[in-house]
Amino acid sequence: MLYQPTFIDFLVLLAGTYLSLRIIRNLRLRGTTPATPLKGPPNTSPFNILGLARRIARAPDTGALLEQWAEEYGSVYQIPAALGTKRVILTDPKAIAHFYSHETFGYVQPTFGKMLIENIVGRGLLWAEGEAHKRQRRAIAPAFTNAAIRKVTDVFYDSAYKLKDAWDTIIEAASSDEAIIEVQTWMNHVSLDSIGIAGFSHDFGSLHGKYSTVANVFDSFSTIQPTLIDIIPFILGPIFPFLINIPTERNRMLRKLNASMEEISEELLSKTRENWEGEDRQLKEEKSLMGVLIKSETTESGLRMSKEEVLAQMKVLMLAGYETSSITLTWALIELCRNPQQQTKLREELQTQCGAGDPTWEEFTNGLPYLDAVVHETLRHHPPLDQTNRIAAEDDIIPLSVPLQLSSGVSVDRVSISKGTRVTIPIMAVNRSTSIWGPDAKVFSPERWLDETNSINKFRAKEIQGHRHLLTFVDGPRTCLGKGFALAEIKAVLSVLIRNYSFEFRDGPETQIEKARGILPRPKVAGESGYGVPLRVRRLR
Ligand code: HEM
Repeated sequence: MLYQPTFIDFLVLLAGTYLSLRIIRNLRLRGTTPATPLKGPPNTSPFNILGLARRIARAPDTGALLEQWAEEYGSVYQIPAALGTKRVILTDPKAIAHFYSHETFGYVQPTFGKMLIENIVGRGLLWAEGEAHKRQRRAIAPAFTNAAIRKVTDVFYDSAYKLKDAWDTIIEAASSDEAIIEVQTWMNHVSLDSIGIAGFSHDFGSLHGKYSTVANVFDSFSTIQPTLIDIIPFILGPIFPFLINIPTERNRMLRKLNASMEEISEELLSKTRENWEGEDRQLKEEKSLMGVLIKSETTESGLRMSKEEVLAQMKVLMLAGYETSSITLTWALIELCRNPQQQTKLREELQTQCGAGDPTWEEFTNGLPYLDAVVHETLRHHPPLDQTNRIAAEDDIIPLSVPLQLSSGVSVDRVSISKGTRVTIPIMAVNRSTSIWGPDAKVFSPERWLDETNSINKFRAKEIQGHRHLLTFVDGPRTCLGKGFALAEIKAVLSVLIRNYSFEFRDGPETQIEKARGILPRPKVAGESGYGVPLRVRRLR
C-alpha cells in the first residue's frame, strides 16, 4: 500500500527543511572574531527549549528583572533564549550610545521583526535599513522641523477642545459635575484625529463618534485576548521567522489594520496629488507631510520614493502617531491620579502662567517647567517601546564606560560581539535604573526635572545619549522622527484637560494598573478585561 503522508509528517518535513536552512545561514552569518564570554543567568527551561523567555514574559516588571540581572552579571550580559540561542543585553551608557549610532548598518532588524513590520505598515522607514533608510528619512524629515510642528500646534488644541465638548456632554447627561469616563479610548481618538489632520489634512472624526475603519480596527485590539498561539511566535520567531505568519486572531487584525490604513492612504494620496498637479502653491511651499511625500514621489533627485514607499510612510506615521501618543497620554493621567498633589501643582502652574488662554508652542518648549517635568517623567517611566532588539550585521567591538569583570576574573573595557548575535537595549530598565537615575529611580517624581543639573549630574543619567538622557525616543539614525510632534501634542492635550477637569481612579487611590498587549503594551485596570482605564472625571468651575 502506498504511504499516505499525514499533516504531522508535513510539519516535521517543514521544520526539518527550515532548520537545515537556518543552520546553513547561521554558519554563513557567523563572524570571525571570538565573542567575549559574558556572564548571565542560567537556563532554567526544561531541555533548554524556551530559554528564559517565559520567565521574562511573566515578570510583573520586565525592566526591573533585566536591571537586577545587570547588577548581578554586569552591565553587558547574556541571557539564554529559545532553542539554545542567546541574547546579549547592553546597559552600559557608552555601549548603548555605540549601538544606536551604528543602527541600520551595523545593527539591523532581525528577519522576524522585519516581517512583522512589513505585515503592519509595509516597507517604510521602520522597515528600511542602511542607505534606503537614510534616503527615506531625508525625504520626510523636512515635515518634522520645529517650524513645521509650531504650525500644527493649533490642530492639537482643536482635538483637545473636541474632546472637552464630548466629555462635557457626557458629564451633563449624568446630571452631575462628574462622570466615569474610560479615558484610554478617548486618548486613542485624540491621537488618531490629530495625526489625521496635522499629517494628512484628513479628519477621521473619531472624536465626533464618526465611524472609520481605521479607528475601528485600532480599537478592536482592546478586545483580543492573547492566547498561547499568539505568544509562541514571539518566543520562537527569532529562530523561525515564518511563525509570524501563523493566522492568529492578532495577526489577522494586524493585516486588517494594514489594509485599512493602505486604503485610506491611497485615497488621500490621490486627492493630494490632484491638488499638486493643480498647482496648489501652498502645498508646494509649505513643509507639510503630504507636501514632502508627493514631492519625493515626483522628484528626480536621489530622494525619490516609490509609490509603495510613500504609502508605507503614511502607514508608519498613522501607526506611530496613534499608538505611542495615546499610550503616553493615558499613563500621564494615571500617574496624576496616583499623585493628586502633582496634579494640583500642574494645574496651578497652568492657571498661573496661562490664565484662560492656551499655552503657545514657545511656552511648551520654554515656559512651563512643571508640565515639561510631568511629561518627561511619564516618558521616563512608561516608554511605549520598552526595548530595541537587533542583530549584529558584522563582528563588532563595543566600548564600555566602566570595565566589566568576566567570570575568569579578567576585566575588559570593551566587548567583542560576533556577526549574527542578537542584541537588546532594555529601554525601560535603563530609564528606571537606580545606578543611572539614583535611589529614587522607581518613584514617579516630576520634581527631578526641575533641578535637572542636580538630579542628572549627581548620578549617571548624563552619560545616556538621547533626548533628555532618556532612551524613550532611542538615539542615532533611527531616533524618533515625530518626537517634537508628540511632545507638542501631549503637552497641548494635557494642558486643556488638567485646566478643565480633575481626575481620580474610579475605584479609589489603591487601584492597581497592569499592562495588556495592544499593538504595543498598554495600561489597564488590573483584573478587568480589555484595556480600559476608567477614571472619575470632575468638571472644574
Ligand atoms: C510619545 C510618543 C512617541 C514615542 C515614545 C516614540 C518612540 C519612537 C521610537 C522608540 C522609535 C524607534 C523605533 C525603532 O527603532 O524600532 C520611533 C521611531 C519613529 N517614530 Fe516615534 N514615538 C512617538 C511618537 C511619534 C509620533 C507622534 C510620530 C509621527 C507623527 C512618530 C514617528 C516616528 C517615525 C517616523 C519613526 C521611524 C524613524 C526611523 O526609523 O528613522 N513617533 N519612535
